[in-house]
Amino acid sequence: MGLYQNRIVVKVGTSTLTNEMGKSDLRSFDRLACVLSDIQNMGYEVILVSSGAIAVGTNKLNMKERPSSMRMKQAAAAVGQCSIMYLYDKFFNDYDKTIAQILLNAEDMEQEEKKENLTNTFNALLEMNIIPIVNENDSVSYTEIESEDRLFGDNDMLSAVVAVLCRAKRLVILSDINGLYDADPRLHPNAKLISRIEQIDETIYSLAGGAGSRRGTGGMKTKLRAAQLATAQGIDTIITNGKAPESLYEIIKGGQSGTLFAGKIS
Ligand SMILES: Nc1ncnc2c1ncn2[C@@H]1O[C@H](COP(=O)(O)OP(=O)(O)O)[C@@H](O)[C@H]1O
Ligand SMILES: N[C@@H](CCC(=O)OP(=O)(O)O)C(=O)O
Repeated sequence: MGLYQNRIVVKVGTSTLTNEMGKSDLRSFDRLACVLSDIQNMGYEVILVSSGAIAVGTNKLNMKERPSSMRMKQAAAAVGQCSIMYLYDKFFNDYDKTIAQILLNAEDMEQEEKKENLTNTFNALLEMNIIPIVNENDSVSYTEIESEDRLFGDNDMLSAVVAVLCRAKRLVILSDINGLYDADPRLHPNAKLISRIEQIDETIYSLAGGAGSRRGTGGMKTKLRAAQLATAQGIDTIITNGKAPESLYEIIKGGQSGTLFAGKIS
């Protein structure tokens, strides 16, 4: 079965949605909602995978830093998830859009029946021009928050799983950096942006370091794993900067922005 040519999954990371103080970056929420709404008006089907629950919850609970215990992280996620959905609802509403929340666990992907139900839900929402907003169900699951041996890994991986499930043409990962460089630019200021990658092999993995901020979690490694999963199913995957979501206008037309990992034609 082929891909839906007009279907796009966009993943946005914590570092784009929060500022240095750990508070919600309202302008980022607003610009993202505006561009995604506009793209939907142009006839595209849009699914958003959004991180940020733990960071926003941590801030709302006046905790000085991201909690270390599992139960407090899960509590922070429960609080923060409400806050981020409130913000999305508010901003998308300004652009006359309806959103829906889908919270997932790795187990939801393991049974065929559950997968089918989930696909039906996504398709039903998209048919009604609703924008599904997905996050891992952090309060009942610990795979993403803690475990090393995990299916989703983090929301980068979750976004690839969703793109595959929904047979999207493109997956766009919005990060706090312009794309994949030949070294971590925070440690190597002369690092160069790589615009296109055909094959994700060990050499490419060796370029990728960990998270760049206290708020981000996966760094480039998890983004490469996500790109590997999606491109293997023919899905073009793009890593680009979430501070300029307007680049999505170019991306949907097949234009260049950030790093493109070319989907493999099977
Ligand atoms: N080769 C690389 N190219 C670009 N960024 C890299 C590289 N290696 C490590 N990084 C780091 O990955 C970070 C992005 O991942 P992360 O902090 O998890 O953000 P997000 O919240 O967007 O997922 C960048 O800010 C950067 O410091
Ligand atoms: N589910 C977590 C997201 C964890 C995560 O993957 O974060 P990020 O590296 O910023 O995409 C949350 O909402 O806080």
